[in-house]
Amino acid sequence: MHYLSTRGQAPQKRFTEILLGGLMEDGGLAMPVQYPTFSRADLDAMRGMDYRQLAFAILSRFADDIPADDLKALIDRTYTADVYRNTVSGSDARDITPLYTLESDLHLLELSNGPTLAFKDMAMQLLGNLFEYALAKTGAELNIFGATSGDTGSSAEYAMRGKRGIRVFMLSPHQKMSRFQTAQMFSLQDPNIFNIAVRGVFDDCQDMVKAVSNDLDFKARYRIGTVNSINWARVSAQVVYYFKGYFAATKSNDEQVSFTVPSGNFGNVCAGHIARMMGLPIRHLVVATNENDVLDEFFRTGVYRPRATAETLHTTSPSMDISKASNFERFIYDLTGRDADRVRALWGEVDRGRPFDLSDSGLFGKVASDYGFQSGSSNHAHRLATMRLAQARWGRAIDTHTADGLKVALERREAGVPMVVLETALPAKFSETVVEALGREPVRPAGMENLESLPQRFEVMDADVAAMKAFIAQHAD
Ligand SMILES: Cc1ncc(COP(=O)(O)O)c(C=O)c1O
Ligand SMILES: N[C@@H](CCOP(=O)(O)O)C(=O)O
Repeated sequence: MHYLSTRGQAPQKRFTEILLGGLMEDGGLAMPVQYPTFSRADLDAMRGMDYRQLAFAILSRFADDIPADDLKALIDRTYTADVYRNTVSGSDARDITPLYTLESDLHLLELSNGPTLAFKDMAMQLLGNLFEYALAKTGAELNIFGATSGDTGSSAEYAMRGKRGIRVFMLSPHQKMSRFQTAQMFSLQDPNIFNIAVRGVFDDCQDMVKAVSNDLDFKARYRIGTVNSINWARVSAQVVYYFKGYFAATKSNDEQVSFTVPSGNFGNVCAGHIARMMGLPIRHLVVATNENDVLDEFFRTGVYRPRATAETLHTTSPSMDISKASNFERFIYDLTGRDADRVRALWGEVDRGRPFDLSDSGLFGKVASDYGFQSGSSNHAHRLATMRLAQARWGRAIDTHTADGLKVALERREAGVPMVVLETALPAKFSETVVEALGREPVRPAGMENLESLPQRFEVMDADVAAMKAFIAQHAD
């Protein structure tokens, strides 16, 4: 499989190159030249596969420059009950992503039982093993430069800590993550981990990651890679659990399923879009936002209007406090019929802080009719009410992001169509709001009881690209 850029001005690459390189040379995102597809007969064969078998069936189509036996070994080592063991619902960890049924045709797909209690671990644990494998082949080193609103950072740091030849420089919005998220990252003392709290919001952090990656000399000199969903390998590994969730929620491949996805950077739901393009019978992909409703606004109106730092709200689902959704570019690339010139022009506007409007273009109608997208948004009051509802009606404590998803799913579900809500984090990460909603502390997996009292190591910096480069240069060699 070869990969091209959404902006059409970078040479094609293979999977291992984009794994280590992240952003394409023209500032665009990597996309497969075409999506591999699964026929009905393929789906019939896949039904009944376990997570590892499904992951291999799917990822071997994308990572075909890795010898099949090696890829299989990496997958088998990653997706084990020992890695994804933090289930607090009593589900069977051997399922890796257990489906938890709330009531008939309403399910949670548990994605947060990995080491850092968020869905990021589903792809990040594999990414850590893939990086190690690819770097061992050449003896090269990699400096990961990433941005987090709370979960990607800790997931990446736990996946990369102690890995030879890898350093992690992780930007996060200063004082805007939950206490647990902050402690989970900043308490790591490993010498290859650098946490930088940026005076700004997540989008400022992500903009700096892109700016540094777009300096091709610097990128090559310091071997900069990324773990954000900018990286195709991240997104493609997330495709797997849509297949797993689909098979778990249905009895036959004649059925359709809808997924509701708590969304911010559009990486998770982009993986759902890819699964649908590969032939998975998905009826609707429902994008659920919090008060930072840029994506909901687009799916309702056709206007994509990224917000500035001052307009981005600090909410109680802080990991979704995102106003510039990186992966949205991948979807618009498909929506425009893979018109890279048009994408380049549209993101030219976005990069200048300006909106674009597809409402009159003839394309907007296709968003729902051809691609199955729907949306909705949630706020703090909805979040609390939904967390209380989930506890009272189904005996299930959920986190604030999953609550945003469930709130929208309840509005969008259709009779006879299973609705699967992606559970993107465990409540333990957001105990302040869980206590507000339920009046009690959430359950914490063993070993995480005293996280917040551990000593913390981090730098505080301004959102200044030159200063970031200097910091990396100082610590990268
Ligand atoms: C807990 C949680 N839920 C939802 C999201 C939104 O996912 P995405 O950015 O892939 O849209 C994130 C961050 O990515 C998250 O950490
Ligand atoms: N919500 C994320 C933000 C980064 O998203 P990513 O999927 O592009 O890594 C976080 O928790 O850090």
